[in-house]
Amino acid sequence: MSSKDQGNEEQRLAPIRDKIDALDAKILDLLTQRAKAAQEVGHIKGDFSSPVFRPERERQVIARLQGLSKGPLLSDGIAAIWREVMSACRALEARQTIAYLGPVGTFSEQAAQIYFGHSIAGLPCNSLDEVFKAVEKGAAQFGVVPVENSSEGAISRTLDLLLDSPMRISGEVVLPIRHHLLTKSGKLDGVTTVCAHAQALAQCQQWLSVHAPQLKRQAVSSNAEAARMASLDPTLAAIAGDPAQEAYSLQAVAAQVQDDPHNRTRFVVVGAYECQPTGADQTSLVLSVDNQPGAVHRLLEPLAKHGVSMNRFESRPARKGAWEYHFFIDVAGHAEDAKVAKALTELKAAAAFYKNLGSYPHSA
Ligand SMILES: O=C(O)C(=O)C[C@]1(C(=O)O)C=C[C@@H](O)C=C1
Repeated sequence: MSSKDQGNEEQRLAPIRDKIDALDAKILDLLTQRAKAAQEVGHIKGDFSSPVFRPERERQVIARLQGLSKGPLLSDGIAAIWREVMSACRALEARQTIAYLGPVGTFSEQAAQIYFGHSIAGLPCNSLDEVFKAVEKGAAQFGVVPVENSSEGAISRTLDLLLDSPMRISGEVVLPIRHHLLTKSGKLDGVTTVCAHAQALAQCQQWLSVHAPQLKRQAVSSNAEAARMASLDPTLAAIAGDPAQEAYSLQAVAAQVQDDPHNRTRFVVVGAYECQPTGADQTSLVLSVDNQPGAVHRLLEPLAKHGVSMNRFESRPARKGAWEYHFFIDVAGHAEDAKVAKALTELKAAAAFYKNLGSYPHSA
């Protein structure tokens, strides 16, 4: 740009930037008032020893503002802004500690930040088991764990832990999973091995076979751990996403190397909290039936009878030695919604084993 153009641009931008500065000062003043109101809410909750984080209320706040908005802000933008506003206000009431599968830079950490905003204390754990333990013993208020991937299916360890844990599901986050092939230099010279979590290696196997067949594949505990290793060893490449690339200052040899461009992982939020109905909920159940012909069909009849739709059906061996299965089922609606309540009462009566993992706002 010529210096004359630069001068003209400056001249036209200056008054609008003054306007933005004045608006920002007003927004800050309003946000300060909002933060003080949240502190008052926090004191009342303190008097009743009740939980600080109320996902139903946060959802309601965002939905109302999305409805009020006449544009040009997009609904996603409104949600992202107010999620952070409420995260910051919530932290003034009491900063929530959130356990997730570490180290820093994992998709689990990203899911936690998308769900709770950035004003949280993150507690990276070495395994999914440790995430559950941290929440059960009160070291964290909530944990965020992956439950299924659109390419690779269920995360079986999470299902087993959900089955055994007293913790409840109080939310879900669906994250697009974009994997990159990363090295320290951004090149493959001298690189012999590509490291990643086994799931990520599986999600990129076709790409690797075509574009980097010479690389040995090594499964490690997480993609972020792979990124950490690649940041220290020039013979290693990692498959990992944006958060790990940033956390370990790696360069992309190739971006978006997952075989399925729509690859997504669903995470659930676990804790002691029981969500109230919002009108757009989902309920997660674990069931089993006696091994008899037609038993599964009979088990699910109450759902059809009461018009409750099933969003997911997953079976997992019951690990008792016999050919028995646990069925992980997500149904639309909250357990307190009238028709869901009726269907669940009948389901429970028909099942050999029944556990309600929780009702929570459904993420479309
Ligand atoms: O309404 C509440 O219960 C609040 O604590 C306020 C607030 C908010 O900032 O709007 C903050 C935290 C809760 O998770 C929900 C909402």
